[in-house]
Amino acid sequence: MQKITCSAPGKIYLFGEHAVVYGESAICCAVDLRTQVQACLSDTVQISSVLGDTGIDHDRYPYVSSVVEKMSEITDIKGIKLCIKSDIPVGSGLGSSAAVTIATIQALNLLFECGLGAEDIATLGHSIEKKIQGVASSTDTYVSTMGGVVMVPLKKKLHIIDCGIVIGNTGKFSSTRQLVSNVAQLKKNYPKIIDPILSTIGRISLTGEKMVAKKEYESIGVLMNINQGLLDAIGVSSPELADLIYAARNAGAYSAKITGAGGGGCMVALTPLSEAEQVASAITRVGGKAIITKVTEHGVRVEH
Ligand SMILES: Nc1ncnc2c1ncn2[C@@H]1O[C@H](COP(=O)(O)OP(=O)(O)OP(=O)(O)O)[C@@H](O)[C@H]1O
Ligand SMILES: C[C@@](O)(CCO)CC(=O)[O-]
Ligand SMILES: [Mg+2]
Repeated sequence: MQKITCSAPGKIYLFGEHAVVYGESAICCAVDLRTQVQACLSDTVQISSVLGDTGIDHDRYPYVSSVVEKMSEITDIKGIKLCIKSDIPVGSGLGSSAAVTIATIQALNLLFECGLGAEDIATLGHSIEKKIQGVASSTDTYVSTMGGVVMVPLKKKLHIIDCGIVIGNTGKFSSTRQLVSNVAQLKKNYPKIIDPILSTIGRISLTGEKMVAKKEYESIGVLMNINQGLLDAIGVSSPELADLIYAARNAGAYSAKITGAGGGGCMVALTPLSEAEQVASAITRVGGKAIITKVTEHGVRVEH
């Protein structure tokens, strides 16, 4: 085989971002936004995307470059040309780093017949994110590998969410590493205040699991909105996110909250299927870029 193309999905959190970094439970959904990586045998290492054409470049392509170097420890990669295309907004809380990492791992895994299974891919992807971000839970890379709705750290597949899902992008770049570091500092300065907040977020996830199983979207929405209040308390919301969140709620969403690191990036709303367009319009009216999407069962996969 000379060439292969793999893709991996982005994700949204129902509950649990930031708390999951400290071992609390979270529920995360793979969504139908994908990053595609084509890998072709070559004489040199070439990485190409809208970010530009380079070789190994830890400034422009930290995740992809780290994957190539890590996979080179497993198999002999004399040269590889990687072409990346993506419909996942970058630095926006939708797991773009995890998706590009997982898709690149799987493309090289299959092209060089390394024999890595899904768990190996997710674990390797998590190690790459931790190496680059300093601190990272396994959530984003696990969900991007497996697809569907997943409770972490249990790594338990849950029922599919089949109500409307509307993402609102503030268009403000948010660095996961920076936001995670900010929460860590707050936790260090006020452990008796922040620790109970993080464990309450974990309890929200455990409570929400039963509602996901029963498709009780209004109850899920109540818990998501409480989770949002706690994310605000640990300092990861922003005026732009708040504008989109309240516009969505006022337009009939079951819920609206930050998804991912916060500080900018995206919020997510769960809506009745019939209200998705109306909620998307409300988000657009207050300056957000709305994306109507749905949960995907397809984790990392071969495209051709
Ligand atoms: N399509 C892509 N091609 C190359 N690199 C990408 C691509 N998408 C994301 N990245 C890398 O991932 C980085 C963004 O990762 P980061 O974790 O900060 O945000 P995110 O993954 O989009 O959001 P979150 O982690 O909160 O879900 C980019 O700066 C870039 O280095
Ligand atoms: C903020 C965080 O919980 C989610 C980022 O998408 C960080 C992580 O879990 O690695
Ligand atoms: Mg990321």
